[in-house]
Amino acid sequence: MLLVNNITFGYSKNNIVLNDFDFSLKKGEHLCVMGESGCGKSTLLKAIYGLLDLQKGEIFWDKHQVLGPEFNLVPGFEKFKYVAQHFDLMPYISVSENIKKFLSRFYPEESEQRTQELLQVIEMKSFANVKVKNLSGGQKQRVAIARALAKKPELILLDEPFSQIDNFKKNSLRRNIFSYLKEKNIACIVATHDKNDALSFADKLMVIKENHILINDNPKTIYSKPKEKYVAALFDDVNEISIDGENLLVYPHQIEVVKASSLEVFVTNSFFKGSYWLVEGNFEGQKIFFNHYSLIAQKTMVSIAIKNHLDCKNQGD
Ligand SMILES: Nc1ncnc2c1ncn2[C@@H]1O[C@H](COP(=O)(O)OP(=O)(O)OP(=O)(O)O)[C@@H](O)[C@H]1O
Repeated sequence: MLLVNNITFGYSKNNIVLNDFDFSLKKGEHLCVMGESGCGKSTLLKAIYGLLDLQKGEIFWDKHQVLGPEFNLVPGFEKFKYVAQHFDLMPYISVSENIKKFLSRFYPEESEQRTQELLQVIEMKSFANVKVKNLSGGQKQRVAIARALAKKPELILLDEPFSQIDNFKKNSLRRNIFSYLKEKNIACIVATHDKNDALSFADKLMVIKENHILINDNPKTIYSKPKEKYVAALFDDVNEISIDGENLLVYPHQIEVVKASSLEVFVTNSFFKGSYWLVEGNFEGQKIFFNHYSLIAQKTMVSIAIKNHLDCKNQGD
């Protein structure tokens, strides 16, 4: 079990990035960390891996304390692996040699089998003999993940793991990698901007705001009961609108066009989203977005109904 006990860290005394972070993670559990750019997601991953000297607090993996560079010649806790945003692979050797570098040379058969297994997970079997310098950014990112998994860490820390991978590949890779981690009971912490990492694959979601943990809970609960607009906006173009003096948070899919209602919207724009249109409009002087199955022409008046809205209460109580 990972125990992060009231840790505080800043790159300087006056610039605290992680303020009193306190949480735990069980073996095999997956945690997603989200929050606006610069909120401290990467810093948290680095602190957990043991790359930073904490100002306050302690980190434990079972009974072993994770210590920073002040206490270690080679920073980085041995039971963990960390894949940074700027992964450093060996460019002049092949993909499989990069993975094998982390496996024992004394058991060549086992090492080959493991390499093949990981190439399958990252869907790069056909690139096994290609030199890393000749790969695209997204392909390098996949090799970095495979390399980190080579020695079966007990916890893997992934910083924006799919940021350079196209949508088509991303979805199948995500399924492969996260189910592989579950199968091997490897705990995982992912720093991400992508709601899909959190909603479909994580057991827990942590949202960081202003150097604090704002929430740490089940992703489905957070999605349906976001504490505030900051949280809901991580998932969708959320509306914050006032109706009859009541302030509501509403996702665009929670609004529908109806034949008649007291809520009227003047349509200003529509954006094609593939399976639906995102319609922008003006509702009593407030900008509003809602989903519709077809295009609605500009300057049309439509009536809307709010199917349901987000419950912002009870979160974290
Ligand atoms: N080596 C460093 N020295 C000084 N300040 C740093 C250093 N690394 C990060 N910071 C600062 O710490 C804060 C948190 O940065 P961090 O990279 O952890 O954010 P992040 O949430 O991962 O951002 P992003 O989503 O853009 O990757 C930022 O204000 C950043 O400028």
